[in-house]
Amino acid sequence: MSTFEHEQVLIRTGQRSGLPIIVAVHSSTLGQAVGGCRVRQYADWRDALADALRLSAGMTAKCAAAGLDNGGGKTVVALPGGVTLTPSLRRDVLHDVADAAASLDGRYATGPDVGTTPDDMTVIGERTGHVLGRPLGRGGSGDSSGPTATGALAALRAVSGHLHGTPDLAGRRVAVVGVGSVGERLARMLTDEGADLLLSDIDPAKRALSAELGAAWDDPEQALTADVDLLVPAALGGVLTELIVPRLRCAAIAGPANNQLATPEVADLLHERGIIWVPDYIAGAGGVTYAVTVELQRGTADEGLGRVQAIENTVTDLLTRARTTGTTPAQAARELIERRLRTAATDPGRR
Ligand SMILES: NC(=O)c1ccc[n+]([C@@H]2O[C@H](COP(=O)([O-])OP(=O)(O)OC[C@H]3O[C@@H](n4cnc5c(N)ncnc54)[C@H](O)[C@@H]3O)[C@@H](O)[C@H]2O)c1
Repeated sequence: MSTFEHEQVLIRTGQRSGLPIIVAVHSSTLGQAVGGCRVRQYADWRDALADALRLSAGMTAKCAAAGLDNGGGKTVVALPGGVTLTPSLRRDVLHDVADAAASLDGRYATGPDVGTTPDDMTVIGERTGHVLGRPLGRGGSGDSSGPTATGALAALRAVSGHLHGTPDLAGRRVAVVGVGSVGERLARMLTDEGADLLLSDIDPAKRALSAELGAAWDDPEQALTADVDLLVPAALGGVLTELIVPRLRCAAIAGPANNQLATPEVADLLHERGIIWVPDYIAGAGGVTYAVTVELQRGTADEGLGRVQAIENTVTDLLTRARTTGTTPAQAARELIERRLRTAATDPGRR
């Protein structure tokens, strides 16, 4: 039997919406658990529960590795097939989520995720203060994709420093796969840095961006296996599979897409091929780092940005540790996370 490692899981039928509302608090060892609210269709509510368990554990890792004094949580609302969210049902769902978060007495704060927006967080904020990611001017820090892109750029600079002795990205060949909210911002930043860019997306309309930035364009399959210095997954998860690893021609991979590895073993396969993989929960931590610093810790925008840029130091330390101990960056990250959690559990004053 596998071990139940979550602190608390709340499952209830929403009083207004009648829909399954699931809030998983994986860990509050480092502080208040944070993690977004996902609203999407599931074939079975138990699949939504599995998602909440997995994603909340991922948030614990993300916060711990980013040096935040926060734990991991997640809300998932399981929409049955055929149910569409009318504006009034959406409002009911959001108020049900707010009440579920409020019932945890500050142990957990929610935020935007797949299927929810910063405006939805304003609606949740009508019933609880335990919410992050409201729009600017409405008590929140606004769209997280800018800070997420800044954090991913910091990770790429660290990789460049590790490989070439300088974080300067001018002239480095970089493939960005997925140019949505985060990928587009990152592509613009990389252009400003003077990188030699290849862009890709399943949406052909995004090709206009490559023309605007003077970047090359290819379909996602080709871009993933392009001969580049840095590969940046910025679309969906699961792109790094056992089948694709032998075909990769990049020196390193670092990007914001969540859950890039199809299986954990892919990290070892990449290591065997000499390809550096920066764990996604570190390269993609800019958004949560900024929101927590500005909204929960009441820091200034500059302080938030400074902490996001510090992802460069985190990745540099991680790659150095991995190199000196002969392990993978993923293993080095796991050890860093376990050390932080152990220290906080035994000596809460030394988080
Ligand atoms: N938005 C944030 O602040 C944030 C924070 C942390 C992590 N992330 C992660 O970063 C990734 C991108 O987030 P986003 O907010 O930019 O999403 P988005 O939906 O705005 O953009 C995703 C882009 O990827 C494209 N795409 C989808 N499937 C593709 C495929 N197979 N190949 C190539 N392109 C494909 C889409 O057409 C779209 O342009 C996601 O994995 C997300 O979970 C986002």
